Amino acid sequence: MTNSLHSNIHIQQVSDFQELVSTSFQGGINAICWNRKLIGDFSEIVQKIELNENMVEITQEELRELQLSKQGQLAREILINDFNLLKAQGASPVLNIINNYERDDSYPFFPTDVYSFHVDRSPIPSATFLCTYFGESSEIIPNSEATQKVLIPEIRAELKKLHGGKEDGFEVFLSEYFFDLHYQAKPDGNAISLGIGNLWKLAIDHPQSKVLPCLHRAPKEKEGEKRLMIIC
Ligand SMILES: O=C(O)CCC(=O)C(=O)O
Ligand SMILES: [Fe+2]
Repeated sequence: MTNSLHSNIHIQQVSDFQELVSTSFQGGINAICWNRKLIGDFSEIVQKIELNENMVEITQEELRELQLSKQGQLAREILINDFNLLKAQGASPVLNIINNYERDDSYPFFPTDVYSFHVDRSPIPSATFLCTYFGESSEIIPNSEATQKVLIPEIRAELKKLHGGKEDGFEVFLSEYFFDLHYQAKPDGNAISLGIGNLWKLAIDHPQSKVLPCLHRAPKEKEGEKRLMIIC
C-alpha cells in the first residue's frame, strides 16, 4: 500500500534548501522533505540521453551540451541548481538516468539490492539526499512498520546455515554482506511515495546518529519509463 506524505510523524516538511540542510533529525523525525512543484520538462532530458546500460550518470557537461526546448531548459536549470546546492554542502551528488538497478539474485531468500527496504550506512556523520524528477519515485516506510530481516527467525536460520552454522563471527558476517541493512515491511506496513520534485534528506546509519536510520527503497520502474534522479 502507498500512503500520502502528510499524516506521517517521522517526516518533517521544510520550505527551502537552507532549512533542509540546517534542520536536524531529532526524536522520531528521520526524513525531511523540501516539498516542491517543479516547472520544466524533465522527460525531454531523459529522452535526449542515450541509455545502453541499466543506468547512466549524466555529467554536468553533458547536461549543459543538450539542445533543449524552453521547457527542457527550465528543467536543466533546476538540475544544475540542485546539483550545485548539494555540492556546496560538501556532498557528492550524482544525476542518474535509471532503466533498472541490478537485481541481486545470489540468495533468492534475501536479495540485498536497493529494491528492498534498506538503510544507508556510512562511517561518518552524513545523510542521504535524493530527488526523483521523472519516473517512479523512491519510497520510505516508518521504522515501526517494518522488521529488520536478520531478526526474522526463518531468515536468520537460513543465514546461519549460509555461515556454516557457526555463532562465532555471525554478526560480523551479517554486516559484511550487508544483510543487516535490510528490512521487511510488516503486513500492515504502508510504503510512502516520496513524490516527484521533492528534495529529501534521509537519516542514515552512522556511529553518532541520534535517530533511527530511514528505511527506504527504489521503486519498481514502470515498463518502458526511465527514472531521472539525483542522489548523494
Ligand atoms: O533509486 C532510489 O530510489 C533509491 C536508491 C537507494 O536507495 C540507494 O542507492 O541506496
Ligand atoms: Fe539507499
